[in-house]
Amino acid sequence: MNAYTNPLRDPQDRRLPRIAGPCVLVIFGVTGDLSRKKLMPAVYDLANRGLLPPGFALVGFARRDWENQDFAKVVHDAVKEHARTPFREEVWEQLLEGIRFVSGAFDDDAAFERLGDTIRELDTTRGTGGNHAFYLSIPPSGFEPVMTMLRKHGLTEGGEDNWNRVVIEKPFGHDLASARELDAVVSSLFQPHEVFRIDHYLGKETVQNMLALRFANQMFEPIWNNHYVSHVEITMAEDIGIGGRAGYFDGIGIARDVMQNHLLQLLALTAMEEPTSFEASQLRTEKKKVLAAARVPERYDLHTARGQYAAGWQGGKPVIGYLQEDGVPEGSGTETYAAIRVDVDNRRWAGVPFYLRTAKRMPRRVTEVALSFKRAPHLPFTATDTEELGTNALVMRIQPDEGVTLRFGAKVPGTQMEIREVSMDFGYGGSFTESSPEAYERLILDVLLGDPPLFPQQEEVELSWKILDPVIAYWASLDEQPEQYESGTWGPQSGHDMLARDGFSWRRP
Ligand SMILES: NC(=O)C1=CN([C@@H]2O[C@H](COP(=O)(O)OP(=O)(O)OC[C@H]3O[C@@H](n4cnc5c(N)ncnc54)[C@H](OP(=O)(O)O)[C@@H]3O)[C@@H](O)[C@H]2O)C=CC1
Ligand SMILES: O=C1O[C@H](COP(=O)(O)O)[C@@H](O)[C@H](O)[C@H]1O
Repeated sequence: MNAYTNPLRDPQDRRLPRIAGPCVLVIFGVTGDLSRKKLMPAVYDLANRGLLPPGFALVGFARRDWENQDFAKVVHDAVKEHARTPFREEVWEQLLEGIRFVSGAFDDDAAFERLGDTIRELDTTRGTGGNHAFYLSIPPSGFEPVMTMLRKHGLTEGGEDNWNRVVIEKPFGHDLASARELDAVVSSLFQPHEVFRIDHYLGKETVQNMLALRFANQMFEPIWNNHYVSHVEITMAEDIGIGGRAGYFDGIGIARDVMQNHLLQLLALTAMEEPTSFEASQLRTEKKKVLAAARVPERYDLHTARGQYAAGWQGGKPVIGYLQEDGVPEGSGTETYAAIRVDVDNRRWAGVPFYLRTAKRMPRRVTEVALSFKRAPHLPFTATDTEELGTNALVMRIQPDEGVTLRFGAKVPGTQMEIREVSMDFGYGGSFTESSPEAYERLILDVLLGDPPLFPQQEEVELSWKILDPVIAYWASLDEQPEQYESGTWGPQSGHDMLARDGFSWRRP
């Protein structure tokens, strides 16, 4: 059996597997957090699922003074710790043959020459046909220098029969102006179809399922509008703090880190019209229309909130506050909690506020999109009968408990007419035997296949900055620290007040 034959594949599945062709994947920033926890394990999982060809090669680039075998050990350890699929020696052995490491900094010409030699060697020995993907898993400040060096050293010249692609991690820029500047650089070096901007939320199964739920079914779309929906909450809560990532996070803050990309993409998928197909251009057209219609209502003092975690308790253990984290400058004003109200000015959504919140050090890790519905116009019950009737809601549970919940009122068994809120649940574990691939698995495969629908385009990036820039500028203009919130709680009081003013309260997922 070929090591890449896929024992994990469902024999009943008659669809042709999407298998990448021979190529070299170069990861910059290979010693970093993302690479270790997500990218290297995803490469292994793809190999294990039989979706990478035997000619596949992986090159790591970072400043450590490593040999190939040192890097191979790091990949091995990362795979053992974080891969989703079982470890199989024969798959590992085959991957190992194509693993290389190049040591160097972003401004080191000699290192990029060595990188070129390494890639050419792999093109020959692995038969990769001159197909190369360059994954920039590095701090945003490194994007421009690395792309310039790739071009300078002739590493991105595509021909008729081969391809070169660059993968850029989020956030793309730190505001509208810098996103445009970065795009000018990217466009001067690469063709649009060679650029893959990653937003890993779009690679999540449950996020793609939002499209299936909305557009493969008849029953949801008729109520998916301002006649029925009262408000929408999009929550991305993490229980972790910033860990060792102060160098990246401080000065960036959580709004730029995840709201500009992940949360606004979730909003776009929730609010957009049905695309004519799932081709990249159609999907992007619909997302762009929503983002262009979205804005945070003025009076940012009323419709936004920010905070910073203070010391507290997490999982029964004491944890330090943001200002005590390693590498955070004294008195830093970086926010670790952000909440905004977004109004979507179109016929479908006029009058329905979308509330977006995200934070570190919340009580638990949870991402969900919840549509709350208006009360029935008339209730033929007494007030006592419906005391325990809450708001009807449809909750798309993105993670970690993946599924969909429908909340509605039901009669409590007994001789009285008493209505109580109940839930109907769809959970992935109970409904599917297939396991969900990790988001990065799907996205890396799409890069290698040159399949663009799940990658945001520059225009989406710019529209998202347009929504957020005024809010961040407003926060910066306040000469005060973000409100402190105790670690392990649901955020600062101003976040709760923001909803209370509109007559709502945040869900406790
Ligand atoms: N971590 C996460 O959970 C997520 C991260 N991202 C994005 O991924 C990217 C990387 O994040 P993350 O892995 O957390 O960052 P880290 O800070 O953990 O890693 C940064 C990497 O870049 C390398 N690097 C930095 N400067 C240089 C330089 N001058 N020359 C050569 N190499 C350099 C570092 O190498 P060295 O070891 O030599 O310092 C390291 O490998 C960011 O854009 C982030 O926004 C996106 C989603 C999630
Ligand atoms: O983009 C980012 O996302 C991670 C959280 O990703 P998830 O898939 O676990 O929800 C976050 O921790 C990180 O700060 C941010 O850069």
